[in-house]
Amino acid sequence: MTLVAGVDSSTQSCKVVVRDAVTGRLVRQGRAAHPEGTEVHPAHWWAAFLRAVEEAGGLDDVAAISVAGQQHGMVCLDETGQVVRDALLWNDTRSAEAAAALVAELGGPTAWAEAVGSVPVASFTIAKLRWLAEHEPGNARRVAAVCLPHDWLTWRLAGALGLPFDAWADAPPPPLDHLTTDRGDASGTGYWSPATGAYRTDLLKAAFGAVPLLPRVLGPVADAATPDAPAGPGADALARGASAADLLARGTTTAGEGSRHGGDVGRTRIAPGTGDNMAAALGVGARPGDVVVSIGTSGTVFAVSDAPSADPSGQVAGFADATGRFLPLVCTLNAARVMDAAARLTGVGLDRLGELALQAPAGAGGLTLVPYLEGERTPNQPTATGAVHGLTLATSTPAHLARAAIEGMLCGLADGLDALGLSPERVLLIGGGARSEAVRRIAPTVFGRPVLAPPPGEYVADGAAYQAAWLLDGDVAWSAQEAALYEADAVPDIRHRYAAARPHILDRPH
Ligand SMILES: Nc1ncnc2c1ncn2[C@@H]1O[C@H](COP(=O)(O)OP(=O)(O)O)[C@@H](O)[C@H]1O
Ligand SMILES: O=C(CO)[C@@H](O)[C@H](O)COP(=O)(O)O
Repeated sequence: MTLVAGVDSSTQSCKVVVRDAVTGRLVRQGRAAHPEGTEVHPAHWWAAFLRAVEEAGGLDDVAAISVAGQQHGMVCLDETGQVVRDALLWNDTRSAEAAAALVAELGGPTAWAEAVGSVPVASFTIAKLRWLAEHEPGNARRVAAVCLPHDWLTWRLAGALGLPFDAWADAPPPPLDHLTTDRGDASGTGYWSPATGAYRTDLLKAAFGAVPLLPRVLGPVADAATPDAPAGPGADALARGASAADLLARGTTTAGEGSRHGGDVGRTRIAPGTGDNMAAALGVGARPGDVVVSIGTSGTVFAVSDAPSADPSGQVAGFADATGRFLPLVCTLNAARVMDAAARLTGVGLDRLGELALQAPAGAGGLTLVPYLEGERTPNQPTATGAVHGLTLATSTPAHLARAAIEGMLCGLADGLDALGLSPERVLLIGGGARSEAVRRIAPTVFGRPVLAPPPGEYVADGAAYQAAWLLDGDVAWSAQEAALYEADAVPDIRHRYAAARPHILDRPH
């Protein structure tokens, strides 16, 4: 049996799955927590990755691996490959003013949407680099290379793979020019254009005052450890004229024992990896006509598209995907952790929170929670706080609060669905928050349409594992998991009251 591994280095934890390259069957898995906070030293990701790999039984028998990671995080390296400062994560909002300044300097949001498909907000790497240049000029001067979380982990992995596992923790960093990335993650920087497939170093220079070394952007089936070498069957199929997206859509399985291409037996190959949302699209088998709603630390709503997008309103980020297509995406800062907060407020665990929510009536008797607990990205209100409206004696119960928290969080995502402007054939619900039965049952009342919930799983890590299998064989296809259908009557009043409550929030105290 040929095995592949997929990694999800996301905000709260690192997850590793090991799957059968041919059938996709889950063989082993592991997980390790990341530290709290919106700035994290990348060494913590490496340590969590090593713990998760150990829990997953190691990589000795794995033929290929791929790393997906939280998007946008700014990882700055000096000329020796050492990290210059803690990485600023996608949900760190200190760069909000820098983002607004960049938008104004280029002539407004339309110019950005046309240049790179997205209008930068605090999350985007380019805004973080501007913040660094302005607030930490000493650190900025030391920056020799800039990359993203998945780029950094892939690079460290490529440097460690030849060593015994117990030497990985201290494996020296490879040369900077070995850094690689992919279209999907590059599209979240604000200095790479999904439409042209090229870096916009002019925008980076204008934002940061310099152009550090940037990772090489690999195609969907390259080997990140040897990007110049022929990439094997996946790439061969591409060379025969199939687009990467065609290969995935075709879905024929011809991989098998011995299908690893000649000369590579014994060496673990490294697929390009991608951003976590791009990997989730692969892992859940999203196809045109689908909208995926992911309830993780972030809330994301995205679709696979054949054409690049450019939304000057800034709500929809015009990302690239991991196959050669595009991934228009709306992201909120407040998703699963709204339920974590509601569980703390009501003094119960997450399972009990869900039970409470289902005891309250749809609409929570008019109790409406605006969930901007970390500020918000869509809408762009980085200094906002959350609010609860509609308190009466009758709605002052844990059950009403539990329901209002879930409904408020889902209203933010419903606004994202509207912003995408699609009439989806299927809405797929994934992410840690979708493990909640209450979320799955309440979602159709808020979205006004049925939702499909694939079995709880690690779809980001699965998508990365799929990429790894694809590197070994261009025609790999894993059968999609049966999804459960959740239907309920729409309750439009939930969104009406939410829309009325949304503007009535306070800013964070200084
Ligand atoms: N049964 C559940 N009900 C509600 N929330 C859950 C449940 N299980 C996990 N979560 C939440 O999911 C979140 C983690 O989701 P995940 O998709 O792994 O996040 P990320 O990938 O951003 O690290 C946590 O905030 C956790 O509390
Ligand atoms: O910033 C975005 C998308 O643009 C986030 O979706 C991050 O990619 C973090 O993802 P999770 O850790 O919540 O999965």
